[in-house]
Amino acid sequence: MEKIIEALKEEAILARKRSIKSLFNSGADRIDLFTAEHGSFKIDYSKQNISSQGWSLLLDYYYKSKIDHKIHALFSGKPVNVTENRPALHFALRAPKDVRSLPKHSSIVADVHDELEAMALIVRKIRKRKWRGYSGKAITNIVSLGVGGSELGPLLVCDALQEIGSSIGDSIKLHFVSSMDGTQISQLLEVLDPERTLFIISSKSFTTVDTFYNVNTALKWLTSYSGSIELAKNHHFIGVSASQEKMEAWGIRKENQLIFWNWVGGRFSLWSTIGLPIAIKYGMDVFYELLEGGYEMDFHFKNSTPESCLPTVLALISFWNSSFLEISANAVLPYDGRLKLLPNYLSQLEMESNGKAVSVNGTEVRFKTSPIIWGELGPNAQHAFYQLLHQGTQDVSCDFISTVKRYHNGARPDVEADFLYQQQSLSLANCFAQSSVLAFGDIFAEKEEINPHKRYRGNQPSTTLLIEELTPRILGSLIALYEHKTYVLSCLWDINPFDQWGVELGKSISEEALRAIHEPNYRNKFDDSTKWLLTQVSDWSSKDDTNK
Ligand SMILES: O=P(O)(O)OC[C@H]1O[C@H](O)[C@H](O)[C@@H](O)[C@@H]1O
Repeated sequence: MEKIIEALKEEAILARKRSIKSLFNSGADRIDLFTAEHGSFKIDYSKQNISSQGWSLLLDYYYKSKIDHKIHALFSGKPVNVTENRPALHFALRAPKDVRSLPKHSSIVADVHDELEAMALIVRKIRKRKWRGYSGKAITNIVSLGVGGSELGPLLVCDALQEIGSSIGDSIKLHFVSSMDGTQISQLLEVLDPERTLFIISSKSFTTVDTFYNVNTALKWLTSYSGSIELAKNHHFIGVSASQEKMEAWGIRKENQLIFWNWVGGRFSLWSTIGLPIAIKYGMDVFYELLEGGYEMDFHFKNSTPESCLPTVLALISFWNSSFLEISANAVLPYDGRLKLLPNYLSQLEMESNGKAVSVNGTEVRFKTSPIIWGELGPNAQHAFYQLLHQGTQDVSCDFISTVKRYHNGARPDVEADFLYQQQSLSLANCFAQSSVLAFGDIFAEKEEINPHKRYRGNQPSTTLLIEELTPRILGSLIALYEHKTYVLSCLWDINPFDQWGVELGKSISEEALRAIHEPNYRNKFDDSTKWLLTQVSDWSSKDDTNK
């Protein structure tokens, strides 16, 4: 193993000295070597700064690390979440009813489908306008209250599938509220009708303060109109959680409770009942298509050699860029507006999973782990931060993601479709042009540019992921593709991707700080900077009081 790592380090030294352009002149058929495809996905990673020798070394490292054993451990329900001593069975959420692949957890798939049927009952009741508020009126607005993994997945899917047309149309509007500061909920409550508003409390733990501050504000608002907390809770709240006891204790009616399980990580939970907003907006059939797409990608992941396995290919590239070329930023750049929330979703999926410095056995990690995953809708980002990508000093690896088939499915009147298709072609052309200029820099310039301000650095590595078209099924496969990429990366870095201990301390300190905002004596326990900040808050608020 050490030999491979040393050889990879050598390869990285060579890589830093060469241009990506030079790799295309090495005589090897780079396109043949560095493209891969499966189903509706095609990946071009030929503009990555990796030679064929480097790629074989990465594959050697993959085999020597016995990653296939770790993939087997995941799918056979072993406690791969070592620090919480749990399996990670999110893939079971998308397994067809008749699958019996988890001998140790034989009832799980049946439990999953029982809960999907319970969800279908609620979905049907809402979509058929049979869910009534405390005054008997039909619900017209649904507000999903949740944060992190309890929001980002459903939000991405609900936004991405808008073009398939939701059969509830505008009769029922869906909203998402997550931020603890109250901005989203206060703006919504100004326009919503309490008699016709239904809240979904989405929270695996059913304890997250961000969510419950929003819940309390919603409950107060509803109670002030219904005149009864009980009426408000019974008619206007659904609970989705891995904690049935906490839903019970809060007062969610049994038939309004949907559960999932501790073996589902929050950021892997959109396939569970956390996906309720998706099913309400698009119906259970679309939700099942999403699950099928995820299941299809599980099959590909489990049954492909690493060279032809799309999640593994993306993982090996990211491992190379982050751990050997030490490129600490990975920009996700969708060239399809329907995927504009994908960078946000992936930033939680990858950074909360692999933003770790301690390996599974508690020792310090050997390599730089997860890069900073960030991004924006590509065409818009061209007018925002591409300046830095093209002429800045920072190395950034980029993921260009675009769909190909669009607008010509007869869903739109021809004239419109033609214009829109031209826009799609323009977006594709920009996607390809940008990744080329990032890789090859000035070679596209008419003539040798001597003005240094107009030089293009090039040598920015990128991968382009082409998606045939965006259907619920293909979107399911896309998300599962990145979930498995994240898992393979965690195996390459020998870290546990399923815990997130790093998010806890800030939460507990914030409770102290909250008390200190209201109790000056309590501030002494804080550092001088925090003490000063706390004092500024009370100074400004007390000034307001004296001015009243
Ligand atoms: O679903 P919940 O228990 O409310 O948790 C919501 C989110 O908060 C946590 O702090 C973690 O950062 C996320 O992994 C999680 O998805």
